[in-house]
Amino acid sequence: MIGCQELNYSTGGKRILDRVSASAPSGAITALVGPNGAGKSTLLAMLGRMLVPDSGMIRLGGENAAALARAAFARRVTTLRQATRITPRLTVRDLVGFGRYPHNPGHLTAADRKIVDACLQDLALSDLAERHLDTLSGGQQQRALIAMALAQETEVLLLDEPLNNLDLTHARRVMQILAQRSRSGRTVVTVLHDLTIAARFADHVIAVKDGQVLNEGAPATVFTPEVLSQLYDAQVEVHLIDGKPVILPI
Ligand SMILES: Nc1ncnc2c1ncn2[C@@H]1O[C@H](COP(=O)(O)OP(=O)(O)OP(=O)(O)O)[C@@H](O)[C@H]1O
Repeated sequence: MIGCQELNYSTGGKRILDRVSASAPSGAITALVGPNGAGKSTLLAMLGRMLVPDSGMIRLGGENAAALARAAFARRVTTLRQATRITPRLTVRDLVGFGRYPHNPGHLTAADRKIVDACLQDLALSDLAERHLDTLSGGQQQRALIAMALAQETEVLLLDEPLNNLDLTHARRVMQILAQRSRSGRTVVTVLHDLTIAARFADHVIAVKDGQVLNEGAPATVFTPEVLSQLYDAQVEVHLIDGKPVILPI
């Protein structure tokens, strides 16, 4: 579980997060949704200790995350930020291998190599493993970054728009892998703009607007026309297919 209490954060003279309290349970995928500029990336970065709040607390399990040593925190929480810069001359295998760094700095054990191979395979990257990152397409690069994040095998995964640049098949594959990870007890928190994908795969939703949590709960309670209209200031229709909400702008 990862969560926060009364987070406040301002920068550039603007309040970005305003008394944000929310919780992402273990064994579940939590979707962070909301309009552009709402504060989702800021909140995710704060949960991953990439940004320090002005006030408030991050909780990891029962612990105050700020009290954990940085290396210990890195072995428990992975953050994949949006538009992560990659070093072009690395191979895909090297990049994914860096995911093992928090566990075995400087060298990969045989067990690490096995994990790297499994993550390459999961993301359909085995055939591209020896290619340099600058020779890959945008979607292939994104898959390599996701494989690196998965290779960290932490109890918490924080992902900012992981489906960026991914086609339907790979987007579905990534969500299936995240679902597998959550079923094994891990906590997955992911920013998603595709609400139908969020409704299909998320167990829990945190809806953020103007730096505040507008609504939080199961997809069926957050993905209603009333909540979504208020969240996006737009009219939406919600249809249930196989019991899952499908969201249509109107
Ligand atoms: N360094 C900064 N200086 C000033 N304003 C910032 C800074 N970083 C973020 N912001 C502002 O904070 C607000 C929240 O940004 P954030 O990236 O968290 O939004 P988001 O919900 O992730 O948006 P998107 O869906 O567009 O990625 C935005 O208005 C953004 O312009």
